[in-house]
Amino acid sequence: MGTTTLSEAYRDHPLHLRHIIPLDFGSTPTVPESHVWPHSDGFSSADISGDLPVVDMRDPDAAELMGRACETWGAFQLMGHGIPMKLIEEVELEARRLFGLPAEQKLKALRSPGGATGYGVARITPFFTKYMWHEGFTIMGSPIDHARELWPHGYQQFCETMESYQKQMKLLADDVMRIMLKSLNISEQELSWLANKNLNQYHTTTAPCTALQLNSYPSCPDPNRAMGLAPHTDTFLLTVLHQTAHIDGLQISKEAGPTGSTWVPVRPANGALVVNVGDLFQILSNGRFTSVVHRVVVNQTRRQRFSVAYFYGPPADFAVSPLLSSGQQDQVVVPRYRSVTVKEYVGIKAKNLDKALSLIKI
Ligand SMILES: C=C1C[C@]23C[C@@]1(O)CC[C@H]2[C@@]12CCC[C@@](C)(C(=O)O1)[C@H]2[C@@H]3C(=O)O
Ligand SMILES: O=C(O)CCC(=O)C(=O)O
Ligand SMILES: [Fe+2]
Repeated sequence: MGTTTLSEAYRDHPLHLRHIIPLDFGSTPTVPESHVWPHSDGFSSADISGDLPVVDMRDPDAAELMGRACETWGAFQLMGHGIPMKLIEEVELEARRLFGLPAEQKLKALRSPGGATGYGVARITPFFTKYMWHEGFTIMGSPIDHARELWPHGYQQFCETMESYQKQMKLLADDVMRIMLKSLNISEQELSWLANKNLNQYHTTTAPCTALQLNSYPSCPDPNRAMGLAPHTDTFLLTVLHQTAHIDGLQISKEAGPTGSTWVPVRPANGALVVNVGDLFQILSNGRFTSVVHRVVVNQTRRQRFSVAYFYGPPADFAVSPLLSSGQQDQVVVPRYRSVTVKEYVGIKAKNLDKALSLIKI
């Protein structure tokens, strides 16, 4: 699964334990100062330019619709994806079981300072002065080692469900990737790891880098003062996200003309998965697709919210650079980004967060 080399990139940027251990949300009756966010906009959002586009994968115009959505929004809601609802529900149930464990049990599966997987706060935490109302669990490949620490006897169901979901997500992300390339008029042959299906199944060096992130936003005593997940862009090519039905929280940043940008809510739509463009796709598309800035606000209903994010990128040693569309082969097209390997970019992002993309701009 290309996990070894990606883990190396994180090992070079170890975190301090205070940037890994989540608050014991279950025994916290008020929001402590450490978790109170200043918010000039009151975390408000506006439906400025309508809702996020919905694209059905089976639509003959899917490529064009996805392309337009990725250019203008950097995201879309995906229907007709073929992932069984039952599997999605099982994943959410397992996430609920995990985050519902007592704090001391969850800490047995704590991510290590130089590690990539396990229980802990979001990786972006050190870049902010306040902590988020969030706890996460990161999986790359088999989660068996950490699952055993959580449930010495009952870990099997969790592992089977997460592995099965990752398999299905990988196939889906491969397909979405192909459609998105088609919308840019780029041949999939440009990406050897995507074009050569048989190669990438078993070889870690040619397999895409993938990760599954379970997110929990516990019920909050004062939702107006806390932040679920601070504004960020995702690092890899694309992210496929499932969010708990009926619980709002996810917002994306959208340019609103001369007045600047505004936050647009992405409400959970029945049966849909959210796909968003990450930094590496912005590079690959030479800036045509936007790596969308998004955040999660704590919902007002005081119900715990969960989300499941599948991150999909090229193999860790693959050099990502802007690709030309077939119509541009004879033209002089100026690349706006230099070539960067996935591993190298993960390192740049670990040190610079939102400055990372501008640092590789030509
Ligand atoms: C593969 C990954 C993407 C991610 C870092 C990670 O190693 C696993 C966690 C992911 C996540 C989830 C919450 C938001 C985010 C920015 C973070 O802090 O951890 C993303 C990371 C990312 O896209 O860079
Ligand atoms: O919880 C959500 O809706 C978004 C999660 C997210 O942005 C992430 O995991 O990168
Ligand atoms: Fe994200």
